[in-house]
Amino acid sequence: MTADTPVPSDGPLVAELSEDALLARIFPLLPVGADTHVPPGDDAAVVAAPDGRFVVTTDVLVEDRHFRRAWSSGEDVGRRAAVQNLADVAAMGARPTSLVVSLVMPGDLPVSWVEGLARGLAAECGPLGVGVVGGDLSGGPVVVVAVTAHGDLAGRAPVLRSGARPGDLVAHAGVVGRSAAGLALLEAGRADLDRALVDAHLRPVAPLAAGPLAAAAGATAMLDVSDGLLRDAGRIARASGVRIDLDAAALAADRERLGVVAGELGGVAERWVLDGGEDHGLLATFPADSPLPVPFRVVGRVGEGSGVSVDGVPAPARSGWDHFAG
Ligand SMILES: Nc1ncnc2c1ncn2[C@@H]1O[C@H](COP(=O)(O)OP(=O)(O)O)[C@@H](O)[C@H]1O
Ligand SMILES: Cc1ncc(C[n+]2csc(CCOP(=O)(O)OP(=O)(O)O)c2C)c(N)n1
Ligand SMILES: [Mg+2]
Ligand SMILES: [Mg+2]
Ligand SMILES: [Mg+2]
Repeated sequence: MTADTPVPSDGPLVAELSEDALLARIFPLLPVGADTHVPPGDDAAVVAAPDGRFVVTTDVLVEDRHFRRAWSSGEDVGRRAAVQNLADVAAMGARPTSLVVSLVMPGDLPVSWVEGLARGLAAECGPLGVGVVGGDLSGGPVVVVAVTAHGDLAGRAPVLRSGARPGDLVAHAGVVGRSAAGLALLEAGRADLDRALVDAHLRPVAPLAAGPLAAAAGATAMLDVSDGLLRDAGRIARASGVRIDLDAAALAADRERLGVVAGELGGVAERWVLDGGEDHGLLATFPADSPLPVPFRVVGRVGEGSGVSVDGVPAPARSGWDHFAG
C-alpha cells in the first residue's frame, strides 16, 4: 500500500471533523488512570505526585503548518515552541518547571538551525528558571518540534475551563490579534510595514506570571488563547455550561492598533482580534466582586445559556483556527 492508497473505512476522514469533534471521539476510548484527577480536555493534565499535584501539557509545531523556515529562524521557533507550552501551564494557574523537547528533522537541516532552536528555548525558559531536561530526536520529511511542559500548582487547585458561572466577569491578559496581523504581513510579503506585529507573530510574548496570579485571585475558569478569542471563549462556555458575551468596546483599542495594517493589506482588524490565534494571552473568568490581578482587563460577562456573543450578537459558528474541518 502506498501513502496515496486510501485505507478502507466507512467512517469520516479526520479532515471532515473539527478538532473538538475528533477529540470527542478519542476521549471515551482512552484509559482512565487510578490517579486521573482531571480528564483530558483542558489546557494541561493534572497529575498526582507524592507531595501534591502538578500539570503536564504538550503541543507540537509543524513546519509549514505552524511556521515557515523562510520566515522563522531556529531561535524564533524555539521561542514559540516554549511560549506556546508555557502558556498552557500558566492557563492552569501553575508555574512552569521543566520541558522535554522532541525534534523531527530532515537530514538537510543545518545544524546551526537546531542550535538556534536550543538558544530560543533557553531564551524563554532560562529567565523563568525552567529547565529543558530531555527529549528525543528523529528524522522525518519536515521539521516537527514537540514540547512537553510541566508545572507546579503550589498546592492550589488547577483553574479548569469548566468553572465559569453566570455573573462572572470575563477578563483577558496579554494581546489579541497581533500574531494574526503579523502572519498576514508575512503572507503578503509586507513585513516592512510593521515589524512589531511581525515580531508578535514570530516571538509571541505571553503573560505567564498572570496565570498563577489569576488562580490566587480566585479565577473560576481560564485558558490561553491559541485558536482565537471566539473559538477559545466558546471552549470555556461549553465546558462550563454558560454563555460568554464579549464587549466590543473593550476590544476597541486592540482593533484600532491594527487598523492601519488592515487598511494596507485589505484585511479586517476585527477578524484578527476575534479569530486570530497564537497570541497566547490568558482568557479567564472571575467572580464579579474579585479584584482583577494585573494585567487582566474586563472584556465581557458570563451569562446563562450557551455559546459566545459579541455585544449580544452570536458569534459565527466557524470562528478561529481549526487544523481540520473547522
Ligand atoms: N491525541 C490526543 N489524545 C488525548 N488527548 C488529547 C489529544 N489531543 C489533544 N488532547 C487533549 O485535548 C485538550 C485540548 O487540546 P488542545 O486544543 O490542543 O489544547 P490547547 O489549545 O490548550 O493546546 C487538551 O486537554 C489535550 O491534552
Ligand atoms: C505558516 C503558518 N500558517 C498558518 C499559521 C496560523 N496557525 C497555525 S496553527 C494555529 C493555531 C494554534 O496552533 P494549535 O496547534 O491549534 O495549538 P493549540 O491550540 O493546540 O495550542 C494558527 C493560528 C501559522 N502560524 N503559520
Ligand atoms: Mg491552551
Ligand atoms: Mg494543544
Ligand atoms: Mg496550546
